[in-house]
Amino acid sequence: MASVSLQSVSKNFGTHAVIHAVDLQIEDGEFVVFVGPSGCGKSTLLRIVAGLVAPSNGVVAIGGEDVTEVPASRRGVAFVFQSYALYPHMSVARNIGFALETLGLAKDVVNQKVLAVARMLKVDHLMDRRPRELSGGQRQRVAIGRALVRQPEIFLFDEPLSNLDSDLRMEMRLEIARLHKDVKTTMIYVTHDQSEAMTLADRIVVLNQGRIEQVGTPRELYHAPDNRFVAGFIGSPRMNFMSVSSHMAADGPQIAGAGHLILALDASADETPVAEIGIRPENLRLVDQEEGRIRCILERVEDLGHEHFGYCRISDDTVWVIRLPQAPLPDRIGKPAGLDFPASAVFAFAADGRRILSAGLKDQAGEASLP
Ligand SMILES: Nc1ncnc2c1ncn2[C@@H]1O[C@H](COP(=O)(O)OP(=O)(O)OP(=O)(O)O)[C@@H](O)[C@H]1O
Repeated sequence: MASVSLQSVSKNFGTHAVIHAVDLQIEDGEFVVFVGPSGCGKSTLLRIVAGLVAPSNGVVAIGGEDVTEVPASRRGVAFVFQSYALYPHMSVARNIGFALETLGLAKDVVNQKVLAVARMLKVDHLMDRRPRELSGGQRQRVAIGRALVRQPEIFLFDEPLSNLDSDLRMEMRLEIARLHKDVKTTMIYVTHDQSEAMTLADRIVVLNQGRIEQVGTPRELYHAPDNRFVAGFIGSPRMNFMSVSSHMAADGPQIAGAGHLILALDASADETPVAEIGIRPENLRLVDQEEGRIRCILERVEDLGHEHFGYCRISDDTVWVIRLPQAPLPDRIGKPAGLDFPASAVFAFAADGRRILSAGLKDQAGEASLP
């Protein structure tokens, strides 16, 4: 096992800067997930840790040792890719054991190690099959087995489940979580799927355009995002946003937005103007129009069996999603409705996207706009 440290790591491809001075410390045995939208640099950063891509600047250290110039084969890392890249003409057993064979280990030692890994990953009944005779999930297990058998110090996964259907993804996600619990090896895992990140990670690194937006536990990122980007990226369905304007009313400062929204602010709050607010779908309540803080039209309801999502049109360009405890009566669809929420559920953002921690939202906005 080993820690990983990136110090001021940058990468340019020609004139295209892809990673900008990233600093990151990953502890021994941690499961860290890199998430972010397509093209944000997740794979490049992972490949820099692996030694498959050389950084343009900065230092990569593994186990406290500077490995920036050390080739991939001598870094003690094992890589599992999205495409399994198994050897098509070799059996499962040989695919798993091949790296050990090339190291010149005795045949019975190789067999023993391969069997132990195959048992762990539940592919020991498939040892004589060729990759083409396996399902997607079985192939992915063999690919993980091939990495695991080398007893790496660090496991690197690049979107390992993205070729699998959703049931299998869920199953393999559990297997990978179990594997980490069993072997306790440091793992770095790349995905663009925030729910995969939330369920697997000890800590998540949210990347955007080659920069780290925030590093934290899944709970921290969900409940205390540093900025609008992280607030919008973590959580499914995503947070609802609305642009607002600030003004001074007779009884103190207020912010106002679409759907007749008015929220009172504490006069002693942070002076940074609130440019946008965000509320998660589960913190909204569908009420009669006159009882709501926001007026809307309930346009559509999605029935997923165990839960329902309502789509509430607040203005021409603002539709908010609400999680409903039960399906609303069909005659409410297409009709005016209201949305209510506690002020404590509102995230406030400045014009530059930074979250304003003490925006001073008050629960009562004034008698005129609230019951
Ligand atoms: N070898 C390369 N040469 C030039 N540009 C590259 C190279 N590899 C990656 N890039 C560019 O670097 C940026 C980051 O790519 P990277 O693959 O790291 O993103 P990602 O976040 O993993 O994306 P995805 O989720 O789509 O895989 C992209 O704009 C990509 O086009």
